[in-house]
Amino acid sequence: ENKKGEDILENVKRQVRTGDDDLQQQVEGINIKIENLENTIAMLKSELQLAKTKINATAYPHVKKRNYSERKRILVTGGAGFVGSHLVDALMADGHEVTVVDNFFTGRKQNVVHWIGHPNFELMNHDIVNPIFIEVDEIYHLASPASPPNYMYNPIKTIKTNTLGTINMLGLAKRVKAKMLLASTSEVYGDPEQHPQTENYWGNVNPIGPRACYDEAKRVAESMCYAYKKQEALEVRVARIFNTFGPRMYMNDGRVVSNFILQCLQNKSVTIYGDGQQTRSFQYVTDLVEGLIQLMNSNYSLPVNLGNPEEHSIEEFATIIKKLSGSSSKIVHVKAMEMTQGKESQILKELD
Ligand SMILES: O=c1ccn([C@@H]2O[C@H](COP(=O)(O)OP(=O)(O)O[C@H]3OC[C@@H](O)[C@H](O)[C@H]3O)[C@@H](O)[C@H]2O)c(=O)[nH]1
Repeated sequence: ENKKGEDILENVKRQVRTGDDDLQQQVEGINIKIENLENTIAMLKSELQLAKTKINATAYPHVKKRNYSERKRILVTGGAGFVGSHLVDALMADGHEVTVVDNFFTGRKQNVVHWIGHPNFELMNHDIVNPIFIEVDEIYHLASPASPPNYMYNPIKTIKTNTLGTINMLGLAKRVKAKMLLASTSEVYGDPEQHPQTENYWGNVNPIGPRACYDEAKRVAESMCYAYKKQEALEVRVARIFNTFGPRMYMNDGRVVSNFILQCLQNKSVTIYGDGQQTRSFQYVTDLVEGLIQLMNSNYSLPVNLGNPEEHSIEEFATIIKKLSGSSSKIVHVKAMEMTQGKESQILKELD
């Protein structure tokens, strides 16, 4: 009986041991599966992260779809600048291929950063004082410092950019048979004796005044455009741009709009240069861009003024900004060396 009992016990023990082993194997199998699943989850998580990064990196502003034959290849010199970058936005949105050439003297990469990597966009760090060889259908030639303190900072460089730079762009336009638009300036009228200035007014510029590096260089740039038009049958457009303001204008730009707004916001003195009776008109940057594109697409090749027809005296403008910003700033009249040209210098001398 005892022997039988021991055999049964032994048998049961064997079965339990086998059961344990099976169970052990099953548990191990499950553990391996869990580990595999965990690896798969980790892999999926990192793939998801990568996809999210890619989506964010390619979240470009909307671009119109155009087929190859409708898409123009457009060069914008100074395309990383204040006006240039808004022009780039409009041309890109319209579905064209845009190449920006900028030496980043006053331009900023930040102004066009939202296009970097887009297949229709290219950014080149290049100074147009040196020639460039690319293939384009249109050239918007905007490269030049435009704010008086900036263009007077290095007058020789300003002259080179607007003369050598313009010749290089005209040479490029001639080689590839591109249409070229020159961003000229209201400053070609100098200290005007005619108000408002029509395009057939020849201006009143002091060739050796402090603004001459800009005024005269832009005047010769215009002359070059028409020489190339006459001699080489080049299609040219000349926009005489008046004082412009808007987003991406630098706080320290030095022009009157940003100066007055900043001074009012900081409750600092609003600095009117001279007696403040000099007048200006101010246009919003996207209006200007619309004008530039329309001019390029038109068949009109003589110079065109682009600005706001409504003029204000600088004094009046200071009062408007002060009121709108609710500032407690004082409005003061100061003498600014860099503004001393023509009638303004006359006024400043009188104030002395
Ligand atoms: O703080 C300031 C700044 C400027 N001003 C005055 O405000 C007037 C406008 O001066 P801005 O510096 O804004 O520039 P301007 O209008 O003379 O030229 C500008 O407009 C035309 C563009 O093509 C030129 O590139 C740009 O320089 C000037 O009479 C100037 O003397 C002030 O009274 N206080």
